[in-house]
Amino acid sequence: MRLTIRDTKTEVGHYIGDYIARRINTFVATPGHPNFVLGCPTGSSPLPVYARLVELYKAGKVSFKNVVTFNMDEYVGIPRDHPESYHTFMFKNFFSLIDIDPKNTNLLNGNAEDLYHECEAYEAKILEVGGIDLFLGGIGADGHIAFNEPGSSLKSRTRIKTLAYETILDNCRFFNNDLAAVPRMALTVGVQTVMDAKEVVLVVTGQNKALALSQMIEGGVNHMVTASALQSHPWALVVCDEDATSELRVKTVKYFKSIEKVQDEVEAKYGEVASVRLGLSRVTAA
Ligand SMILES: N[C@@H]1[C@@H](O)[C@H](O)[C@@H](COP(=O)(O)O)O[C@@H]1O
Repeated sequence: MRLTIRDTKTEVGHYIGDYIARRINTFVATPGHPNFVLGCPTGSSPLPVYARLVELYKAGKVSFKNVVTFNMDEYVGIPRDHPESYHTFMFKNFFSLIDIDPKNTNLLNGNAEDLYHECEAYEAKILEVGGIDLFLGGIGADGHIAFNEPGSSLKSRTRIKTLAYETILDNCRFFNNDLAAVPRMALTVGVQTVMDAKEVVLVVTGQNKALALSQMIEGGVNHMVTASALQSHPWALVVCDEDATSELRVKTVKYFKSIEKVQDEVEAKYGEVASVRLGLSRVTAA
């Protein structure tokens, strides 16, 4: 796992937005995998990433015509056009602002008649398009990834999940601080669904994520902090802001900053391809 630290949320958004655009632009299509497949999160943390991608699209630096998306999760039981549904979030903040074909956007339907079938069909569809190339994710204050609350199996797949009380409290801010209005259940991809992606990029910003970040990076792989599963992913990158580092050991921060410095030197000397071969996954800005 790599950790990249930037000063502000905006800089984190720029870094990841450039990174994703670069991946889309260098994607090589094959018959069984014709489109770049992007996993998408919701929440406030990815907003600067989406804003950067929209900016790059408007500047003609990236197109989403050959991109297929799969969202991480969706609430159960609120209408699709509810202002706080993840469907509304994605169209408002991203899909309606870029050139993606709406048919290429996949979101779980939290109002499906058969929720079990909905989850199974979602997994099947991911396989059908050749798997997820890059899963962008956020993290909950309790260390969850998607809606994989503490105690979720690290081998879990897309399924129905009851939300933890901490998450309901956290998400209350989006529902006029009305606790009763926050859905209690969601459909979510599993930890293993995220782990199956070729590459995972996690956006972690704000002091309220500091404890979760230190647990996922400095603690062991643990089902109580489901994002820690990424420690065993072959290609995972966490990008955080300075605020989110406040619970990390100084030594940890210095270590990851030093790796980035060495990588800059390697890239300057041998170019990006050599740096990737050496296992340094970062790519330069789009
Ligand atoms: N299901 C989502 C997660 O995918 C997201 O990572 C988390 C953090 O949201 P925020 O970025 O707003 O803190 O919120 C929800 O729980």
